Amino acid sequence: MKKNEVYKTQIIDLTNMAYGVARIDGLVVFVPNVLPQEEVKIGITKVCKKYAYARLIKIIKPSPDRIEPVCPVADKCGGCQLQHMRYAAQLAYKQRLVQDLMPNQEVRYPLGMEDPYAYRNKAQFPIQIKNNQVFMGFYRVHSNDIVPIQQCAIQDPVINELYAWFQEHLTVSLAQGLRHLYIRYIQSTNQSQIVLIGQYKNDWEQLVKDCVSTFDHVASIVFNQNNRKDNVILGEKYEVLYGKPYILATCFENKVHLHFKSFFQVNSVQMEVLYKQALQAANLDSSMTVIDLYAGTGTIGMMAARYVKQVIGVEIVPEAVENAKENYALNDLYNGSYYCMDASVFAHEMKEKVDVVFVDPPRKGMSEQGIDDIARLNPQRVVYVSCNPKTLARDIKIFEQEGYHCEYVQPVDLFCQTNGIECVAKLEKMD
Ligand SMILES: C[S@@+](CC[C@H](N)C(=O)[O-])C[C@H]1O[C@@H](n2cnc3c(N)ncnc32)[C@H](O)[C@@H]1O
Repeated sequence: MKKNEVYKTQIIDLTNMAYGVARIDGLVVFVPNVLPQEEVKIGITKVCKKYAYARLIKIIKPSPDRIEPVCPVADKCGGCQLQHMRYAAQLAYKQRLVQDLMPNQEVRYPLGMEDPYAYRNKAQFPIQIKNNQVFMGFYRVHSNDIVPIQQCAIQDPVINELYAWFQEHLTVSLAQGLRHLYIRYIQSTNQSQIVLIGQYKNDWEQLVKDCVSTFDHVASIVFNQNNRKDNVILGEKYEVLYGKPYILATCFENKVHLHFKSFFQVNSVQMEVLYKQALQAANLDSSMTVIDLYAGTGTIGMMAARYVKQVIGVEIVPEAVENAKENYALNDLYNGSYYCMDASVFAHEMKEKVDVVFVDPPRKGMSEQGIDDIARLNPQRVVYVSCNPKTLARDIKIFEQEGYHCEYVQPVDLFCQTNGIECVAKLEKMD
């Protein structure tokens, strides 16, 4: 097999990255933008020892699950991998994806959205100046090239509106030094926040005034300085140009101060579906002490705080911890204490009796030592919220070795049109 060769073939499977799989001359070939059972014409783009990559040239026989993507650049932009797949089929694919990673667990059917578009409350648009022109959009898959977009089908329409406004108003001189435009919009409070991320502050006084007078929902505009050489989007230092460094969000009945450095689920509707599952799994009562590890702004902890004696929260980002403390007071909750530290170090040092532990780590999951330290605290139940089924599967196995039984895993689709999936796993101490 050689680069640029063309083949007619059948797609036999879909990987966890949503690449179609074909088998040609004993070699596995990965093809984006195709679906299982489709007959396709493909062109080879890269050949490795045991596998190859190809691009789709033509669909000869489409899958019954194929639909026309809503977005005209769906096959170029790296944001959505599944817009060409019927939503019901996306959910079935995600169920199988999670089940395949943990064949011995009861993986329930994913809870999906009624309208699986326009759900994202946060966008980070890269900005580049090329040939005296400003380019904004999303990165092309596996590249630093920007695909200019008019609007994004999975973003909240308000974010699309703000993005279009900045496309029009960010001139070459105003865009000098900028690396990203970060926009958050919270529908429940009708508040938006704009973060201009770049190497140095520019003369944005008029731009800020014009933006605020055009959109009454803009509650905060911030400059965030980032001179890093890597691809981490946010830098350390910031200066507030308008409003406060945080905006107001909600999670169920709780008000949430949300700093731009604090984590918040990108899908506000499905966030509540997910956390309701976490609450059900926790089976709380008023005598309990609960730990909220990887707590963010305290959203999960505050939900639990209404049912238990006390909540102890742990989070590593100082701004998020500050938010969490403010949020308890904001919601008249006085049974929560939050600490800014590494979750594993906290679990290692913790001495109090604990009944239920919520963990909601980043994609890399937990450390073996961290799980061992939680098990040593001997909670009756661990409710594991995860955005990465691969590390969840690994960590469930470690919890099982530590004497916990996984009752079920409930996937919740927070990332419609993409290959992402959130899960709640209920882990119960075995007698
Ligand atoms: C998936 S988010 C969950 C946040 C929160 N539970 C929520 O639902 O909004 C993971 C959180 O873990 C925090 N984090 C990352 N590494 C950590 C560590 N080693 N110790 C404590 N928190 C950490 C991140 O800052 C982030 O807020």
